[in-house]
Amino acid sequence: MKITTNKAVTILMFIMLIPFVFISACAFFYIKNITTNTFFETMTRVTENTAQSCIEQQSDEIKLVLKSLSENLDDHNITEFTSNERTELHKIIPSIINSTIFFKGALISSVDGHYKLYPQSIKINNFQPNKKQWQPYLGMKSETFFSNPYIPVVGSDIDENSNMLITASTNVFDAQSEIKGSIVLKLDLKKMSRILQSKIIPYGGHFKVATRSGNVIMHANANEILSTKVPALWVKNSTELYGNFYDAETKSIIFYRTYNNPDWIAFTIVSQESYNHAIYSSYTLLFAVIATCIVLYLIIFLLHRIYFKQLLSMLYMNVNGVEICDERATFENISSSIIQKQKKLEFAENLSMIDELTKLGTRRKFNTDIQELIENETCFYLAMIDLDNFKFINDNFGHQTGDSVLKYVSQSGVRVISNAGQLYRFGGEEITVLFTIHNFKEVYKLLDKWRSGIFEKKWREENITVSFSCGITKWNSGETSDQILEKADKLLYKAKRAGKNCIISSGYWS
Ligand SMILES: Nc1nc2c(ncn2[C@@H]2O[C@H](COP(=O)(O)OP(=O)(O)OP(=O)(O)O)[C@@H](O)[C@H]2O)c(=O)[nH]1
Repeated sequence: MKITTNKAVTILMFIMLIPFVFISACAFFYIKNITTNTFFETMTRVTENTAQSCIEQQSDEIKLVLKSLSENLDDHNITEFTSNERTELHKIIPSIINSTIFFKGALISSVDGHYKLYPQSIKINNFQPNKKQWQPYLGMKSETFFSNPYIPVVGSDIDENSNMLITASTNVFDAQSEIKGSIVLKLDLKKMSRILQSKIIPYGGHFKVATRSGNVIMHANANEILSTKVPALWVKNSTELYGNFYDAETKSIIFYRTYNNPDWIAFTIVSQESYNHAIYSSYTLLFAVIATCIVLYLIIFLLHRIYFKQLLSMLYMNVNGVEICDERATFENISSSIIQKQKKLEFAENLSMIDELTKLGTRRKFNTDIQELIENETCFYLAMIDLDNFKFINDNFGHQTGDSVLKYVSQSGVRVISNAGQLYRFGGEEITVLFTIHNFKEVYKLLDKWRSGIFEKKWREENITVSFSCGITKWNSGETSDQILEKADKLLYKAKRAGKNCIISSGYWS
């Protein structure tokens, strides 16, 4: 596949985009989770707190009033009060009704059916308070009974705005725990609901209290009290102490808190729309951050593209020495250029290391190898060979024959010496051999085999005699390459002086 700079940068940028997308997705789900949890935790807490101040605290105070009243009354007091005699109760009852926000009327009755209302109302014939469903149960002692909303008998209700009312009542017992009468207090639900007017419900929610029959009995809006009902499903779903559920009909999330005595349920209602708004508004910041990141990312992308192209162009220029044109700006082109350059380099290196005519190592190669042996302190022998009377051969048989002789002598040396040493064309008709074997006799034997082979060879040209002279020396630790070369050269000179076609060494036979 042909990879252009554009493609490469785009692929790179897409790879860089993966962690960004991953982090964004994680942040999205994390925020969603946190916001949802916060919403449900907050609304559960708000419902609990509001219900506590609205139902729990107020009903506790109502129970306390009824308890203290019932404990301080006996059948004598009730009889006196219901028969219109002036007693302490005539002061206590109005004082309770007028000084608390909970009550708007009272009914004190005896077991024999006598009763008295406060405020005073028209007496109804055959009205028997002890037969009413809102009366306390017989036998209940020190217990407060909260009635269901009911429509009172005409004339016994002092509330002009509502037809329904709720009472809190308790029985009065004598010292022998015998029931003697009852105290029934009419609750002023509108005043009891005033506490809700100062409550701010988060997420645009609203709060109401309903009885098990569904009648709304407390609400910030007084018009809703005892005139509206909550859906029956809400009451049915409120099975635990507290919880929440979704009401598909009203498209609302309902949080509830239930109570036993009074058997009332507090509801906080948040519309689906408000919930969605709360959840999605928290994404606004996230989307803003993501949008900013994308813009920054695109800028970086463009800058990278330019920078990457320049980098590639510079690379191409360095490799090829020419400016890159757009269609050649591919990794493939640069890669093939580098491969070609590498091949050329290898070829040039070979040229500088291998002699073209003799295929022996060059003098450069010799210098490198001998230096390496010296640096590594590797013991070695150096043989310096010079063809005898080579000028004569050149002059009498021609330069080409001279070349062939030189070539043959070199190749013959490679064959004979084989792995025992490395041969180099030192210059002109001079050859050097570096022996890495440490047995001098072996070194000498090989060189002499080579020398005699050359000398005994029958050449195509008549009367041609080829031989070489050789000087062998051993490297001693600490010697430089020049020093050992000088030693070898002297021995070679000796061999020439000794009549040529011979090998002279420094005497390593022992
Ligand atoms: N054909 C050919 N001749 C070369 C080459 N390199 C050097 N020569 C010749 O080798 C000859 C060396 O001659 P001299 O240095 O006088 O030595 P010689 O004739 O071998 O005499 P001695 O060394 O004393 O035996 C010169 O004529 C060079 O031109 C080469 O590559 N090819």
